[in-house]
Amino acid sequence: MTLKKVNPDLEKERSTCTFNIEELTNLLDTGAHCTAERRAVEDKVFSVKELKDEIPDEFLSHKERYENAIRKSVFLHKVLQETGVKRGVYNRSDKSDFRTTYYSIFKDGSPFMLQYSMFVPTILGQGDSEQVELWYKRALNMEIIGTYAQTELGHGTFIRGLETEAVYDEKTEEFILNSPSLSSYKWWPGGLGHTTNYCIVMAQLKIKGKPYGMQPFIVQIRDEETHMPLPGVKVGEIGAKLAFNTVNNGFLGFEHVRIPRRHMLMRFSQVSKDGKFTSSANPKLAYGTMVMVRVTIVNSAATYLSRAVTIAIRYSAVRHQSKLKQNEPEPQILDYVTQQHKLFIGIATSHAYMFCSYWLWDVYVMYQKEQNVGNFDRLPELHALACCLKVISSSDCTGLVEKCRMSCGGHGFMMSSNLPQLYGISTATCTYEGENTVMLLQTARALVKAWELGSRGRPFSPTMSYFAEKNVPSKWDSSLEGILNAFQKVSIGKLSSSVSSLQEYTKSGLSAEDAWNKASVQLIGAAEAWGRAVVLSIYKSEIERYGQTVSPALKSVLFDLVELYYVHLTLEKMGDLLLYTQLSEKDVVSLRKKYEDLLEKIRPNAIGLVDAFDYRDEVLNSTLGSYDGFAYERLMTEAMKSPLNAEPVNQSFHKYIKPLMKGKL
Ligand SMILES: CCCCCCCCCCCCCCCCCCCCCC(=O)SCCNC(=O)CCNC(=O)[C@H](O)C(C)(C)COP(=O)(O)OP(=O)(O)OC[C@H]1O[C@@H](n2cnc3c(N)ncnc32)[C@H](O)[C@@H]1OP(=O)(O)O
Ligand SMILES: Cc1cc2nc3c(=O)[nH]c(=O)nc-3n(C[C@H](O)[C@H](O)[C@H](O)COP(=O)(O)OP(=O)(O)OC[C@H]3O[C@@H](n4cnc5c(N)ncnc54)[C@H](O)[C@@H]3O)c2cc1C
Repeated sequence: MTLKKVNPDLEKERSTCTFNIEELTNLLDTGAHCTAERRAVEDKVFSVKELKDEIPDEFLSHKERYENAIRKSVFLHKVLQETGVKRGVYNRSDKSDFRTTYYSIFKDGSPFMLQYSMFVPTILGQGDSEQVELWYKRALNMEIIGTYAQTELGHGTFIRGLETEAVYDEKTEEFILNSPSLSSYKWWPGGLGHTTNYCIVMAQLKIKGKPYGMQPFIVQIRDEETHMPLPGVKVGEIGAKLAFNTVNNGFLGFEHVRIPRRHMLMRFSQVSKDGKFTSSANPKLAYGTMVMVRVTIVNSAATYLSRAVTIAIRYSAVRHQSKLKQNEPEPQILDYVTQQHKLFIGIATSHAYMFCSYWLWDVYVMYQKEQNVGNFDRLPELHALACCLKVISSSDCTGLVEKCRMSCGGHGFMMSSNLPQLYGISTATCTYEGENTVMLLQTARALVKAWELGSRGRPFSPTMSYFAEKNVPSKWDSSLEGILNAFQKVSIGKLSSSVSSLQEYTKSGLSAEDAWNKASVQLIGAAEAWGRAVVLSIYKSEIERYGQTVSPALKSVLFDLVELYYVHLTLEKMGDLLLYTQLSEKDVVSLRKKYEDLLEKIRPNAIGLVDAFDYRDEVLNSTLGSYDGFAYERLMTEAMKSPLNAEPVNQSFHKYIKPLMKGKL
């Protein structure tokens, strides 16, 4: 099929763009040099023919898909090594790293995923210098392939309830790892099934019968030559899932497996040869890798959404359906304001979380430096921020990815649109690395504590400083500052009301735990409200900061999106605002008008805005979202790849249908 250069609809859309697309791309990449680096990596990766799929993954069997994913992981590793891309370590400029290319090579994830995202970071974060020296290089060179094995069949959320034991035997200076029950089997770790030969095992340390809490151990599970499971190791894959089907998530059990003493990662806590335990300065430091991954999820969530919204908006510009005006041709579906309402918030939300993710990473790095010199004062705030932003970014972005999928009508249901797969990998972020409700309750715990300490005169940490403000009623103000202030009032109102309920429940005789459980719906509301106030504040302040350096045309578009985000959230959360602020019906009417005006204002820039995410066709992997806009041609080309289309009549006709038709079954 020969394709014309670009669909005229998209050509027209691109001509209406009011800003410099490359300038926005550079901003989103955190610098022109990052854009250049990212493109260089993409050029290299997409020129490797071994990384291309001849048959779409969805037409392969489970086993074939795994084998294909392993083959590609190995080639990708080689290419990335040649390009010098850093893996396992994140920093702000690594935003432009290979994660976008990664998800185009593996629509459903790689079995090596946990090697880079958790195994290596745990060695770096939890190992002492000697252990880092020993394991880091081996892992980076893929001499050993590992994962992070924490979750068990019986417990994922409640880490203190994990059952896998590591009992110290001082005679041999070894730990004995044991899985005492079926529920103690590790369950879920990525790559564990048939890929990894080592793993970080989170297990309950016991010395002379005394428990010392959960600690990280590096454990060899397969022979480095034969890849056979080592004696006493029971390992396999957990089976098919909603997504992540090529990640090879596995199960793992131990029958009294011995490992050397120095295989406990000992940066924070140590066990001496004679079995003396030295505790870390803060026992929660053993949870450090999870905090890091939660921080990075904010960026991942924004990235999934930006890909989905690029596909949906491009498709909406080339799809024509129904009639707006009787005597005119069918309009682009993007001209329907309801379609703009579904999609433009996706662009703004993606910006909001992307800019917040850069800010959060800087906060993480800063607090990490403080912890390195023994200052843990800001750990509670970091933990609360990581939990809460992980939750609201993953839930908002996943909801909007699904909205993008549905906004494409029937074609959004096609695997070749890549929207179902994007939904699958996005919704996983709501569960892994701390289930979202549980993470909100952790946030609430920190907020309630801060509130109570604050009421006794202790200063609030920076992101909670507005708790100190008096909650006096003031006239509604629809400016950005006014809306931010209103959301802070909602946050204060919800938190103070939750604390009052907790106090009332305990006064009425409930234990602290029962009072907490009874008020927990309110508490997660208070946690979410704090997260909203943080995101609104950071998104606005980051754009104000960047606004000073970008061109006036780009600044104006960036602020259109900030306004859209603010007004959209105000209308969404109207109930809360009516309860805790002076918002009136008149204000709502004018905000609705403002929202409609903003959709109209953004409309000519819609394609420019998604083009600025700069996703190549190979990255989007979508029949609906390609740069040239030839969605129907691509849908047909992909349909022809179905193995069923290789022959005009399938054998099942002769075997079953024909006998049925002839009454000879
Ligand atoms: C080469 C080609 C290939 C290239 C490949 C390239 C690949 C790379 C590219 C791919 C791109 C994708 C990248 C991402 C991928 C990610 C994939 C990840 C997959 C998913 C991994 C996982 O899924 S892995 C398991 C995570 N599993 C959890 O997430 C359990 C949650 N469960 C808890 O986390 C605890 O169970 C829970 C609830 C806190 C209670 O813990 P608990 O009972 O011990 O504690 P309590 O509640 O009693 O709290 C007691 C006090 O501790 C405080 N506190 C608690 N935690 C704290 C903390 N962390 N830091 C500080 N303080 C903390 C708290 O605030 C209290 O403070 P206070 O006393 O002052 O109030
Ligand atoms: C795709 C994917 C990849 C994963 N990869 C890994 C990996 O590589 N390594 C690893 O170790 N793990 C991994 N996991 C496991 C993951 O971390 C856990 O599934 C997650 O932490 C949730 O724990 P759970 O499954 O025990 O859920 P549960 O805690 O059983 O949650 C079930 C329900 O109970 C509720 N609930 C539980 N506790 C509370 C509470 N205290 N208060 C109120 N409600 C509560 C939850 O809100 C939820 O509604 C992965 C999971 C997925 C889906």
